[in-house]
Amino acid sequence: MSAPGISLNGRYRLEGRPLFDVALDLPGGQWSCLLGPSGVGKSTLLRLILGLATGGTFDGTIRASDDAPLSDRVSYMAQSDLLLPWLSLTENVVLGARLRGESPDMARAERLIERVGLGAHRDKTPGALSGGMRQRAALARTLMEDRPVVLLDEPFSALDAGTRADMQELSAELLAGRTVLLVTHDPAEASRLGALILVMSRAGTQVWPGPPAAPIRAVHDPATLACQAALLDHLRKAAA
Ligand SMILES: Nc1ncnc2c1ncn2[C@@H]1O[C@H](COP(=O)(O)OP(=O)(O)OP(=O)(O)O)[C@@H](O)[C@H]1O
Repeated sequence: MSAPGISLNGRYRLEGRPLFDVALDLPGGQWSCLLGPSGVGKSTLLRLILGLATGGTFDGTIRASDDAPLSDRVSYMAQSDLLLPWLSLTENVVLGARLRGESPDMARAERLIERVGLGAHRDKTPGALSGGMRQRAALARTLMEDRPVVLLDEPFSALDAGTRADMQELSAELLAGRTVLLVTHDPAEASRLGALILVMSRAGTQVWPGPPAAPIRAVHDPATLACQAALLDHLRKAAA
């Protein structure tokens, strides 16, 4: 599976006023992590790549490095889990295949459900799951799609610290070689996962110097901890 790079260039306007300018090259086959204050336009950027409606207008270009259309090569995990309340966890995980009229690989779905730690809950409906469990179900559904480009909007935000580290490691393993854009508010997460770390502000998007080791980085790696602290300082100053 070849995972293209993605370049974005242009200006996004909301209600006629510029919200952000973007000039970005996301490397193919690697993780890019995007941070920035609430409301700056991170989720909007993901929706632009997906070709979904945003409520504003984008003047510019979004293209894959191989110049082929992106729309059928992307899987997306939104901030809200978007699980269908009347379906079991397993049926939610295989929903994409069902909607396309394909017969899902049930064995793969079961393996993914086990890997996200929900094997004992596979027959439950979303209403019987905690927020963190629902988020892991949505992660399993996204991983099930097996696409070369994966857009993740705060995918680990509802998880306890230990489970979050586990799910970061699982996602890094299963999405190795894909082009991943992860939106996060967590400097530690960006420092562990990002081959490219990006900080978005109204003035533009800045490349943040990441730790020298390749991701995924160990939680105790000194350069990763230093990057996390410097990023947090920067984000706090920017918000002040
Ligand atoms: N469908 C929409 N119609 C109109 N405005 C919208 C729509 N969706 C988002 N917005 C506005 O666009 C701006 C950017 O929103 P967006 O969700 O992209 O920010 P964000 O950086 O992802 O924020 P957060 O970190 O809080 O998730 C905000 O001012 C928001 O109110």
